[in-house]
Amino acid sequence: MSDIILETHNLHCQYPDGTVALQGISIAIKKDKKIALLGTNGAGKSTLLLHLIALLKPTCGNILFKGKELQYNRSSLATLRSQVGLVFQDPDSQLFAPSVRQEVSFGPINLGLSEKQVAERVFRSLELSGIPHLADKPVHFLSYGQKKLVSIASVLAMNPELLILDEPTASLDPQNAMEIMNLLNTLNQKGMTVLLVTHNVEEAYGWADEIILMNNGLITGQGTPENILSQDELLAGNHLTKPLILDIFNSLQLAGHLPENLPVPRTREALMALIQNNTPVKRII
Ligand SMILES: Nc1ncnc2c1ncn2[C@@H]1O[C@H](COP(=O)(O)OP(=O)(O)OP(=O)(O)O)[C@@H](O)[C@H]1O
Repeated sequence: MSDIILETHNLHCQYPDGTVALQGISIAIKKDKKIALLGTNGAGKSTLLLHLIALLKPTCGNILFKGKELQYNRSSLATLRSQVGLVFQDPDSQLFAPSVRQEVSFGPINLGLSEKQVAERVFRSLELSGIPHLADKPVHFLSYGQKKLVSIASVLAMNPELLILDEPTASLDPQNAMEIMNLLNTLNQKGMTVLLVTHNVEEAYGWADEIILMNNGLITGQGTPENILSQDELLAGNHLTKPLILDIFNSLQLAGHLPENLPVPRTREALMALIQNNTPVKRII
């Protein structure tokens, strides 16, 4: 069986006002991966996500869900949306119920689950998201970061196989951003495939298994973080800068302080270990 959950073929999107947002997008989202989608403002990232959960229908091109061409009928869409969840960039455009518990219950109730099953899903999603203490709070009293967590919890309650998030850490303080990235790692370790949009190159470099670059409605790069985010020309063409860890590592190699044949570090700790293990010990006497 194929390990591709969702794939797009030559997807085009033209909005009714004439704006061309996608100009032939072909991507494949593989099971169990952590994928970061990076691109300039207006590149078409959110438009692509809306196509992936069929909130928009492509002008031309098609989408395959688990190998089958997506049909835009009720049962096909219900199947897709029970297995692929999207967390919107702005929680206020996603949250509408009066309390957190009601918000997170909404999806499972719509799936027709029993009261007990709904309660279990809500409990589990709130636990995973680290917000069980907010269960009975009115949503409109919550901080922005808390609302982000509620919007993630409400999608998790659907138990999706593929979780898609549009800029989940935008406007969050570093601690809250780190907690969300840790949560996404935990979910991935439990077998969930995660695709996120971010403008944060450092975040994408440290977290993702795969990077997709978009510019002007086109895919401009796709591959491992080490490969894609080390290419100076590609980065400049996409208005991105090299991740700091990679920049320091490359500079140390260029200056001859580190040998050529080392594994490329993805984290600060890995870079520090390479420096400690490969820097000649200075003689004191
Ligand atoms: N409903 C719409 N009607 C007309 N044009 C739209 C609509 N939504 C988006 N666009 C346009 O489509 C293009 C792609 O927008 P999109 O929001 O997908 O980009 P993005 O990569 O997500 O940008 P950002 O990083 O700023 O969120 C932009 O030119 C935008 O103005």
